[in-house]
Amino acid sequence: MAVVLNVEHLQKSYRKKTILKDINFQINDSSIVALIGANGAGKTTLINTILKLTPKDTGKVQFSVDQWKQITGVMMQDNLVLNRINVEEIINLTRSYFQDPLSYENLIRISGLKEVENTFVSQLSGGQKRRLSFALALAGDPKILFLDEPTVGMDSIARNDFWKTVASLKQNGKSIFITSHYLKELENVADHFLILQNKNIAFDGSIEQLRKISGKVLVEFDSKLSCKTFTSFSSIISINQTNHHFQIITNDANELLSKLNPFLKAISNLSVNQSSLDTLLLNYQEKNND
Ligand SMILES: Nc1ncnc2c1ncn2[C@@H]1O[C@H](COP(=O)(O)OP(=O)(O)OP(=O)(O)O)[C@@H](O)[C@H]1O
Repeated sequence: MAVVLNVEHLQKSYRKKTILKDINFQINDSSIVALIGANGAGKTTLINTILKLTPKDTGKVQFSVDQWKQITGVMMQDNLVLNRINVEEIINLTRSYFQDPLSYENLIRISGLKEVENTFVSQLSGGQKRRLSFALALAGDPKILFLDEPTVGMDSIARNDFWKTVASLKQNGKSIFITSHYLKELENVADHFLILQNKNIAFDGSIEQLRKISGKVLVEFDSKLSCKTFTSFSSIISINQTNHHFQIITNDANELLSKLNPFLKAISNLSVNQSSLDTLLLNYQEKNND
């Protein structure tokens, strides 16, 4: 795997107020990295600083090539406000900036905006503007794509198409750096998570690693075995028995399931309910709050 972006000791403040203290992380090719954190944590500021839309105080931001603008695509939270330019014109104008752009036909297909290609950008609906912003971000066939709250305002069909496109971009070796408060959507697509908290990257890893740190798993089953059979197992947080129904909360589902394995013949209706990314983030934030 090759590193496409390296960020070291990045610091950013707005008028003496420190927003980002000491940010360090890397992005590899063929990966989807999700930046998550509370409102105001500094996610947009981090993207803006990486892309030099706002100056950093100190630190290093290094892309894999010097001509970094040619390999980056950007979809920020704010949509374009342009009055006298239509969809086709803005797509082609953006394409003209790049050495090796995607074709217009490809971009209009990805955005699903063929029917409104002659409409002024200012007359598009909110969701159509988001789709157009996505097409513009892809215009240069970027190696690394920055997406800040991309699906806000999109309907469910557009969202579905959007995530499918993102997943296929990754398959083609692209890297996607994404922020979103729709954690359920991120949970399905991202393979790496960065939690921005207390002005730093407080967590950098996979969802499995996050589960180990702050996850609780509910394992339920029916059994006529005695409760004592299970109470000695390690990694159990609590155990609740109602008649022959057991509810066990653990922080290590694999460990618990391997302990249950010898008893499987005496167990039925086994289910394992992992914490959602929402819950994992909340647990993590509570534990690590300053
Ligand atoms: N141009 C600016 N001048 C001064 N302060 C700013 C500016 N932009 C952002 N801030 C402040 O920086 C902090 C981080 O804001 P930022 O928009 O980066 O957070 P965020 O994590 O993207 O939030 P959200 O999830 O709500 O989009 C906030 O306290 C915000 O008020």
